Amino acid sequence: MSKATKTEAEFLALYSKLQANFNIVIEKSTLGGRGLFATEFIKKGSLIFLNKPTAYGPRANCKVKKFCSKCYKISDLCYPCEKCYTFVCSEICNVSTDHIQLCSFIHDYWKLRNNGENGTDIATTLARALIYLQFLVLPKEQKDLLKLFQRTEIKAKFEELETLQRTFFIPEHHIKFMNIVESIVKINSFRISQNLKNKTIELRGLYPLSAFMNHSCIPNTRNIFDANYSMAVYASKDIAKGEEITSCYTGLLWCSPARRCQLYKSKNFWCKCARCNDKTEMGTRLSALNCLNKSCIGILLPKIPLDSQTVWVCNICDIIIPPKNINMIQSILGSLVGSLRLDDEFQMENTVLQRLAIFIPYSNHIFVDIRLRSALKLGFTDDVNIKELSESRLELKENLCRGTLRTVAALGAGDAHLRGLLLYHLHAVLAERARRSPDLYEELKSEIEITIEQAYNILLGDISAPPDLELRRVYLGPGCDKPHEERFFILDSKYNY
Ligand SMILES: C[S@@+](CC[C@H](N)C(=O)[O-])C[C@H]1O[C@@H](n2cnc3c(N)ncnc32)[C@H](O)[C@@H]1O
Repeated sequence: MSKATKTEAEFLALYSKLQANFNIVIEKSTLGGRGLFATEFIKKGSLIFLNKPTAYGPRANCKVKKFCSKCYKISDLCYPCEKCYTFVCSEICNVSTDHIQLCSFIHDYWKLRNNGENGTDIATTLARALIYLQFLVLPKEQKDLLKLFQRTEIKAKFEELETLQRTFFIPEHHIKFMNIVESIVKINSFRISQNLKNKTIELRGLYPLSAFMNHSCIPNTRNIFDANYSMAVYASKDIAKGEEITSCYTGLLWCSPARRCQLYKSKNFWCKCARCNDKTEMGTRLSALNCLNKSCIGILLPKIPLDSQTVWVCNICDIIIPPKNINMIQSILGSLVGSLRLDDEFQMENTVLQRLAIFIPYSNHIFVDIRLRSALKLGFTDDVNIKELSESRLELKENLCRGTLRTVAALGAGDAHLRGLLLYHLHAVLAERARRSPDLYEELKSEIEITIEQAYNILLGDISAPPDLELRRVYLGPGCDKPHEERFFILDSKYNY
């Protein structure tokens, strides 16, 4: 690891002035390009740094057509602004400083090609390009900082820009700038977690400091987004002095072939981390397939996990399967998963699940994902509240939470965001059992308290955290001296979602 350039150091100095206890540097990384490194030991759970988005907007290929260009809420009430045609959902958004700035920019610099074009169509075109517009209206100093970020070649069609150009005459230097922005946003932006209460579109943002974090399939941080879309990066594990600070660019529970393929397609690199290099993925066997030999109960795993064209081998009968057959199985699995209806996913008698079970063992990431989604969904839908779950469903939810927590722990993912969410749901099951059978409370008390306390510490401040997280901690967490009936008030109250 060698020293960062002067500009990067200056950039970091600017940030450290904004924030106390700054204990990171930008250095060359053995993983790729530059990365962030700890200048001192960082304890698990500590806040490492905060950063505001330079700009944020809809994720690529956003399918939603009508959303407000100011607050990003999806609403049928959205109407095209009379001056610039971007959608706004209310007069408040229409007169906001952000909208006025954007509005003047479009009105002053971009001319419509066809004055007869429908306002809603123009608004839809502009909506998809909002992140690029936000970059265009940045002050010069912030635009200058963009040169610090790594860029990638734009291989796919840049549809948002092409559609914009069919609608507006756009100055050449704006087109050039939007191409630069796209090449930066593609590899440096972060998906912003959603506020469950607000119906906002899926967003991504460029976070200037977070953009220097390299990827690890077992990261040592978690990201927390607040209501203003600021991003806080916390240590999900103890981080040694000099250690690289990493984030996970994919789903934590995806199997290695899926993660590696996604990283290659979206971020242009093949990951070579310890997890990717271990065919069992720390014993979790997330990518395992059933042996194709019908009389064998073994599993297939890649022979050379870092080679995307490797053969797969059975751990019992040693049968060797070429990559093209594996790819075929993966695509059958993809279409089976695509036809799976979420409502039925808890039932093993479901025919799709039965067909999946022909190809994959229980440990495969597809089953892990189904179990995870089921764990989070059971008793937390508009139709069925946890209080209405049958005993067997409650038990199923508990087992699903515990099983998925074991997988997260086996991966060595520490206090990942997902662990916080699963602990919250495990807590909800245990508290519900105690509510139903008060005699059980003493037996369950310590786990009820520990699970909510840990979930609270992990998820606190996150825009997507369960809304009753804090209240549950107050009433059911450690140190509560409320009488038994009052402790369970929260489970009967309107706050329970
Ligand atoms: C968000 S940037 C991270 C900062 C970047 N290294 C830099 O110098 O600006 C993402 C890019 O960093 C590189 N990268 C990140 N994690 C990596 C890893 N684990 N292995 C190889 N390259 C990685 C890839 O080029 C990727 O497209």
